[in-house]
Amino acid sequence: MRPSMIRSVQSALRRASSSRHLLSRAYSANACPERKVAVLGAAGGIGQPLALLMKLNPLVSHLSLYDIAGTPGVAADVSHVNTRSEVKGYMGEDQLGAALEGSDVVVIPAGVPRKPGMTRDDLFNINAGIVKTLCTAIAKYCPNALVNMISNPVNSTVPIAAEVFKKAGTYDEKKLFGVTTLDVVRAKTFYAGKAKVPVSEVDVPVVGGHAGITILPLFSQAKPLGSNLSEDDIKALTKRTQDGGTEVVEAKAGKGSATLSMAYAGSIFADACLKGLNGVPDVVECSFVQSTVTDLPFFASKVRLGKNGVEEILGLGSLSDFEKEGLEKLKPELKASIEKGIKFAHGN
Ligand SMILES: NC(=O)C1=CN([C@@H]2O[C@H](COP(=O)(O)OP(=O)(O)OC[C@H]3O[C@@H](n4cnc5c(N)ncnc54)[C@H](O)[C@@H]3O)[C@@H](O)[C@H]2O)C=CC1
Ligand SMILES: O=C([O-])CC(=O)C(=O)O
Repeated sequence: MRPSMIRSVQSALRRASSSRHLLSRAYSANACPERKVAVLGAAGGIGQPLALLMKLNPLVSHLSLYDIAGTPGVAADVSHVNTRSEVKGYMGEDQLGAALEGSDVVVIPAGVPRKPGMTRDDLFNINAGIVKTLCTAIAKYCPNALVNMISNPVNSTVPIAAEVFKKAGTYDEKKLFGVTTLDVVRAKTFYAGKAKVPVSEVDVPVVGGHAGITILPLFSQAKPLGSNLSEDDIKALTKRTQDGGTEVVEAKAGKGSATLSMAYAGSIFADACLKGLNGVPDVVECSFVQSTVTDLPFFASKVRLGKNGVEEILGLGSLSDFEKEGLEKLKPELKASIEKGIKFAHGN
C-alpha cells in the first residue's frame, strides 16, 4: 500500500472511532431517561429478534420479556449482550403483572401467525382472546404505557384493546397504536427498487389499515422522485405492498409469517415512541390509531409522536385518482373489521 493510501485509511479509522465515541456519549445512560419496554410474546418468531433489537436500543433501560413459555432462555441469551438495558424474563400469567409494572412502552407480538391460504381475519378467534387478556393486564399494571399492537388482525385487535381500556376506565386514545410500519418498510423497499433511488432516502406514507386492500400506499407522495413510473408500475407496487405479508407466508410454506422484517419494523416504531416520550421533536411514523381523518373510528396515517403519545394526526395530503378509488374501496372492509373487534370486546 502506498504511504498516501495508508494515511487516508488511518484518518478514516480515526474519524470512525471518534464518531463511535460521540455516539456512545450522546446515548450514554446519563443522557437518556430510564425507560422500560415490555415485549409480550417475546419467545415467538417476532418476539425473539424484536427483543434483540430492543436490547440494542440505547433509549431502553429496562427490557421486560414476557411469554407463556420459553422466556427464561430468551432473556438469559439476550441479557448477555453488552448494551445499556437490564433484561428480565417473565413466564406465565402469574408473572404478567410484574412484567408490565412501570412499563413506558408495551409491544404486543403475542398470538398465532397465518399459514398459506389463511387471511389475517382467520386469526381473529384465537388472537382476540389473547389480546383481550393482555390488555386487561395492561389496564391494571401500566395504564399509562404506550401500547404497540402487532398481533393480527390489527384492524380488529386495536379496537378490542380500546374497548378493554374503556371498560377499565384507562383508555387514552393517544396511547394506543396499531403497528403498520412493516407496510411502510415494504412500500419503501419496493419503490426504491422500481424508481431506482437510494432506499435509505425513500419516504412513502401508507394509510388505511393492515390487511389486503385496506393497506393503501400513497406512491403519489413518494420521495425522492426517480425513474418515471407508469400507472401500471404504480398499480403493481400497490398490489405487492398489499400482498407483502402473503408473499412471506407463502414463501415460508406453513412455517409462519414475516418475523425478521416485522421485528425490524416493530423496533423502528417502538424507537419512535421512545423518542416522542423523550421529547425529541418532529418524530413522525404511520400508525393505525383512533382518528377523524376519515369517517372510520380508526385509521392509519402519519402521526406525530410526543411526550404523551399521539401529538398530532396528520391528514392524507392530496391523493391521485387511483388512491382516491382505493380509499373508497377499503372503507367497507376496514369498517367491518373494526366493528367485529368492538363487538367481540363487548360480548366477552
Ligand atoms: N402487524 C404486523 O405487521 C404483523 C403482525 N404479525 C402478527 O404477529 C403475531 C405473532 O407472530 P409470530 O411471532 O410470527 O408468531 P409465533 O407463533 O412465532 O409467536 C407468538 C408468540 O406468542 C406467544 N403467546 C401466545 N399466547 C400468548 C399469551 N396469552 N401471552 C403472551 N404470549 C403469548 C407464543 O407463546 C409465541 O411465543 C401474529 O398474530 C402475526 O399475525 C406478524 C407479522 C407482521
Ligand atoms: O401477513 C401476515 O399474516 C403477517 C403480517 O401482518 C404481515 O406480514 O404484514
